[in-house]
Order: sequence, then C-alpha cells, then structure tokens
Amino acid sequence: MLQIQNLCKSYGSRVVLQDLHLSLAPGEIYGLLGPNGAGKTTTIRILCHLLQADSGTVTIYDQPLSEATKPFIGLVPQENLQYASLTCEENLHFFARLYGRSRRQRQVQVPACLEAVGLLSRAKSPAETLSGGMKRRLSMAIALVHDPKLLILDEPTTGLDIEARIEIWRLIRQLQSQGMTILLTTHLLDEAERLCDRLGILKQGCLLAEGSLSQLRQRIVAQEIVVVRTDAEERAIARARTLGFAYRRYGDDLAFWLPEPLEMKEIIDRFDGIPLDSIARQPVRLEHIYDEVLRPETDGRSQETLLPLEALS
Ligand SMILES: Nc1ncnc2c1ncn2[C@@H]1O[C@H](COP(=O)(O)OP(=O)(O)OP(=O)(O)O)[C@@H](O)[C@H]1O
Repeated sequence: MLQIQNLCKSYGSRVVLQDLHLSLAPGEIYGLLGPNGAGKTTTIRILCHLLQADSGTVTIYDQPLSEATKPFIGLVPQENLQYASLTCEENLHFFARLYGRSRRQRQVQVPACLEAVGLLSRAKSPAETLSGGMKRRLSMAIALVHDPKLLILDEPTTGLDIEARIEIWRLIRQLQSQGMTILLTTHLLDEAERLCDRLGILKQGCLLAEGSLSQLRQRIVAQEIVVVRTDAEERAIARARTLGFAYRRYGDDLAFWLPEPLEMKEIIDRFDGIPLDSIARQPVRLEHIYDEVLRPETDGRSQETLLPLEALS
C-alpha cells in the first residue's frame, strides 16, 4: 500500500536519506529502526507531506503523495500534540473538524475513537489531567479520528512505564487486527521484536537490513549465543578462535556465537581448562542482529559474521 523509491534528502551538505527504498503491505506492522539521526523522523515527515524530498517517489495506494493522499495517513508524533486544557472529546472534535468532519460524523467518530483507545470514560477529562500513557492513547485517538489507512507512530512508548507500554502494544495489535497498516519507529528493540512483522534498520539514511525477524536471523551465522563470565577472558577468547566461534561484547557481557546448536555439556567441554564463573545460553535476538548490522567493519563485522542479503535463499 505504501511504496518508497529512491528517496533522497539533504539538509544543506548533510545527507540524511540516501536512495531509500521501502514498501509496506496492507495490514502489516513495519518497524523502522536506527540510531539517533539515522533519518527515521525525516522519512516520516516526508510521508506526512510535512517535508519535501529532494528526489525519489512515494506512493500510497499507487497515488503519489499529495494533499489528496493526506487523509490516508494518521500520525502519532513523538510529542503529544493535544490541547492541555481541552477535554479528550474536545480535542478529538477539534482535530476531526480540521479534516472537515461534520457535526453528525463527529458525534459518531469521537466516542468511537475514545472507545478504541480505552478513554471513553475520560471523555470529559481535560488532557492535562491524564497520565502519560493516557495522553499517548489520546494522541492515538487524534491520529485515528479521520479514519486513516496507514498509522505512523514515532517512538510510541518512549517515556512510558511498562504497564502503559503493554497497553499501547495491545492497542497497536488490535488496530492491526482491524486491518490497519502500521509504520512505527522505536529505539526499544524488545518492542520491535514483539510487535513488528517486518523490520528495517537504517543508518545514515541507508537501509542496511530488512526483513522479518526470522529472515534477519538468517543473516547472522550464530545459531545461539553463549554469555560467559570469567577472569580468564583472553584465554576464553583465544579458545573460541580455535573453535571457530566469533566473539562479541554486549555491554559488559562477553559472548560467543555458536555456529551450530550444542548441548551445554558440549559447550563447557569446549572451554575445558578455562575457569568459568558462569555460562548462559541465549537465543539470537534482535538486539544482537541490530548490533551486528550497525557495527563498523573495522570492529569485527565481516561477510563471515553478517551474511550479505544475496546469500539468503
Ligand atoms: N531541519 C533540519 N535542519 C538540519 N538538519 C536536520 C533537520 N532536521 C533533522 N536534521 C538532521 O537530520 C538527521 C536525521 O534526523 P532525524 O530526526 O530524521 O533522525 P532520527 O532517525 O529520527 O533520529 P532520532 O532517533 O533521534 O529521532 C540528523 O542528523 C538531524 O540532525
């Protein structure tokens, strides 16, 4: 339903998007990931017709972006855009009027949107009296009030506690089950892993990897990751080299990549003679893939550890 082709954008001499290609199928949740400054918000601003690209095309339902395609898109921006002193329903009436909805239409849509985000009982509450999670849900209702086909959420749960986050995840899934196509950005990789059907990893305006989690997993040679604690790290790393296990540091953790699944006893046997304080196995998670995709080639990434896209069948 959404097609982005050869999208380029620079601010002065700073190149922010470089030949970006991206497409969304109807009803999917796509997660656009990347470090600060990767170009995620710039992409969103172009999609929402708030910013002009330098070149490239964007179509939604085969129509180039224009005033006419604006109603197809609902945006939940990073900052909650709502009037603090207006009640929830007044906020929704205001935004629905901006989209030209008649009083009769609004009388149906406003309560329906509040209901959809679980805020019907707070219809008469001023926005400023809502909790952080409720404010975020009100932002979602505002984005939905004109009945868009594509909902864009820019870091939907940043700053929220875990309960509020779970509620937003539930809402996003519910919207998907009702047919909504969703594009979201997030820095929370567990959120992306839980929610998204497909993921794209952006760095300096280039999409470096894309696919479902299982497709992305295939690009990493590790079948499993083993985290060890030891005072003899150098020896453990030297042994891992002889075994053909790549090693990585994730924060303070020293981790080895197993190119094939092994029993715990077999793993311990491989490190025989090296004093290990602890050893734990982990599945390959999005955070490992993300780290690898963004890792500079000078820091151990190679075609042996991150398989090129063409290597996937
Ligand atoms: N109006 C502007 N003028 C100049 N540079 C800008 C402007 N807006 C954004 N940039 C730069 O463009 C780059 C991409 O910014 P963008 O906000 O798209 O990144 P992002 O991936 O959304 O980052 P974050 O995760 O921090 O939100 C950054 O280097 C940013 O400083």
